[in-house]
Amino acid sequence: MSSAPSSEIPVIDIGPFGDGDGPGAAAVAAAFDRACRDLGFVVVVGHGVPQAAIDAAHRSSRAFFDLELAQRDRYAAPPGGFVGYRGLGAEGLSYSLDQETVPDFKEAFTVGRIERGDEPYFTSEIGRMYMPDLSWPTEVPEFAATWTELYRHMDRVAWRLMRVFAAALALPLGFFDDKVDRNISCLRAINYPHQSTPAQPNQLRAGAHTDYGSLTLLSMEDAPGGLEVQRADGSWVPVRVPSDAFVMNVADLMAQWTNDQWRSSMHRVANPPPDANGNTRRQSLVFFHQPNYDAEVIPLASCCGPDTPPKYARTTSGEHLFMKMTKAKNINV
Ligand SMILES: O=C(O)CCC(=O)C(=O)O
Ligand SMILES: [Fe+2]
Repeated sequence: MSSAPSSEIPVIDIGPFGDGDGPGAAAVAAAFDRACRDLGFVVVVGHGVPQAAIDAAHRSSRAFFDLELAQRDRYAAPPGGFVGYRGLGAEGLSYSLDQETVPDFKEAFTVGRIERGDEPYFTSEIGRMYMPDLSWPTEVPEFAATWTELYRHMDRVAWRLMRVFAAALALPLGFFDDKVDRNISCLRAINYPHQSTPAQPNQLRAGAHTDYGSLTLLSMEDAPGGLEVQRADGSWVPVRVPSDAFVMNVADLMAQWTNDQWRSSMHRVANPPPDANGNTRRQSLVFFHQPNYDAEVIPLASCCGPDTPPKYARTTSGEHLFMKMTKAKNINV
């Protein structure tokens, strides 16, 4: 299996963007604008996250999934909750689009925002719903530290990317700053177990879906049976990236902000081919960047016009997330 990125998914070095004032900022913004109007997927390099931090979080995630089921279950997400451990069969992402199918062949561990303040935004009932208490798996001693470090790095990269987005959309550079400065992003490790027998009919590692927030950053292991993104004609493109790059994709709220000028593309995780050799286990680390729960999302005036009236009613980041989560997690809960 090649780890060469698909030529349809551009590789963009975000280093030259700097804080928006780098010498290459305009070119980076223009490249993102093109990619976000097309498939909405980018291979991000030059992100500045040390490889050691990425590798360490992958290692502690793998160690967690290697624990006995009874130990993993100690961290089980509460009914209706989204943080903690969700075992095989607990989730079907296609449900988020009202498509009923067999559950995804995966298990996952998720944390919400790690740093919290003592203002009501964090301590109120609604704040605690979006940022439930953290419960780190103590059986893997380095888990909390490695995840906390990766979360901070991902948050910083996403902050810069939101500035790239602002530049790409000809908005003031800080347009999104006050909408994401207390974001409720999740970091999630997903383990797609080795498949020794073919999956059930219609069962995928992850069913087709779009992501819910502003953008998603993904670090993946290269293994058979991976991520695929849907082209406008309905066909699927495999997404392969080297382990030091992140896949970035536009998620629903950016599509809503841009009145669908940018695409929140359907994607899925395919099963390994039946003739795949050896162990087909695959792990990904996914940072779902989700704006502040009270951030309003209304199609931007600059993306609407007489021929392109607003397609979306006003929503908030929290309302959209809650609606999608409720649908995707309604299996076994
Ligand atoms: O594991 C992957 O490569 C993608 C997972 C994904 O798209 C998701 O969980 O939203
Ligand atoms: Fe996704």
